[in-house]
Amino acid sequence: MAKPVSIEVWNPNGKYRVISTKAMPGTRWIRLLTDHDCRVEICTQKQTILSVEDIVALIGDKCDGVIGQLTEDWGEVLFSALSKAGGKAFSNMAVGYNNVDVNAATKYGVSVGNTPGVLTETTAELAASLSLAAARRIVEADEFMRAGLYDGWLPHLFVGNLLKGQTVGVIGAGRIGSAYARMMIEGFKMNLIYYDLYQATRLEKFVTGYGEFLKSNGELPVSWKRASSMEEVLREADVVRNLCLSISLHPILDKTTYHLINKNSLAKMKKEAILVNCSRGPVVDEVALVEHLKENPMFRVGLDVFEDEPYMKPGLADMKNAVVVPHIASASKWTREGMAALAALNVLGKIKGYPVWANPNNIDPFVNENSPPPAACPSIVNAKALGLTSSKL
Ligand SMILES: NC(=O)C1=CN([C@@H]2O[C@H](COP(=O)(O)OP(=O)(O)OC[C@H]3O[C@@H](n4cnc5c(N)ncnc54)[C@H](O)[C@@H]3O)[C@@H](O)[C@H]2O)C=CC1
Ligand SMILES: O=C(O)C(=O)CO
Repeated sequence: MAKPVSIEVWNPNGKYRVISTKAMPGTRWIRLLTDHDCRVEICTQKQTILSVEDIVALIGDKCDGVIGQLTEDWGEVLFSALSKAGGKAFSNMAVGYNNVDVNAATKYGVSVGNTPGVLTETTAELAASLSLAAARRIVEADEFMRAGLYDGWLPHLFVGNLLKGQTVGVIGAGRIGSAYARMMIEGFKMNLIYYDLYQATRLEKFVTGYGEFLKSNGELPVSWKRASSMEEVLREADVVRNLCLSISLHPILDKTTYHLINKNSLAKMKKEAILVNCSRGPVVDEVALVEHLKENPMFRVGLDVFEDEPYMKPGLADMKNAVVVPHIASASKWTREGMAALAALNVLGKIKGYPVWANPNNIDPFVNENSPPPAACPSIVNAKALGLTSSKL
């Protein structure tokens, strides 16, 4: 028998019982639910990562929907428990849903929501921050200063890399990868090489237009190239004798991207390159990465995500050429409140039988605090498999 799990309750007499496995930022998401006759129960348990047993206990005998977190293992056991409790709605408070067995959810008739769009720019900004921090050795320099080691300007002190005019490589040029690419191109006049399964037409058009603008200003234009494989992005540096300085990873995590960056791919990268990962930890073989960092002191990484979160592989914490932050890429107030609202609306929409929003790339109407959200589920990843109707709004 699992221990009872502590909760906080809003609108105790609400007809629909909705659980959130964590407290989430802001109160708009709670209001959106309580205004629609939901009793909201928020888990207040102290431990950061809830076990499957804890969540089964939270679900109990009657539960209409759950908002869960990316740290939780949403598979057969939980979807079966939710379905037995009468629940048909689940939403991750995240755009990534590699922690969710979508087939199991579909089997039990449970919709799986996620929170795209609202975190695109915030996540891209953190990837850009890590690129800069790694290129200019900001964390190392900060530690040096605080340790009282600075005794005067020196020509060789913390010399790093200039980004301007170099090439940025993006693996996974979807929403976040494209936003990151634009920041680096517009901000630092970098050329782009990207690899994705699909053509990033809007991104290509942007780079072409920006290149023309720079040219008309008498400046060197920027260029883009779509690589036919990830290896081509890594190799590009040697081919054009142009330093492919910074490579940022933004694909989803699935079996095609697991350990995409491994011993072999690291060996193909320039010794002075920068690698940034704001996608999911297992996209990089972290053991191989630690070895590579040891052998190549000028190779630098900026990591927001780790293979076995919350842990780092042995040796990583000691590497001066690694900047590490605890999975905070989407951590701006606006974004986190928006993610909470989208997750709540995914669950509410399914409970109410609303259709699914037709364009998950434009979720603005759901995060606008000044007007009521559309009567639709913002983003349901198994909508098609469940035969849910699409919103005409
Ligand atoms: N560190 C953090 O806090 C955050 C991490 N993420 C991660 O970023 C991921 C991407 O998010 P979005 O850009 O919104 O998703 P998206 O779906 O717009 O972009 C993902 C891109 O990856 C591409 N892709 C899929 N398989 C690939 C492969 N084998 N090789 C190369 N590209 C491949 C897809 O075609 C797509 O363009 C999420 O799935 C999530 O795991 C997202 C937000 C915050
Ligand atoms: O949304 C996601 O996928 C995250 O990793 C957290 O924002």
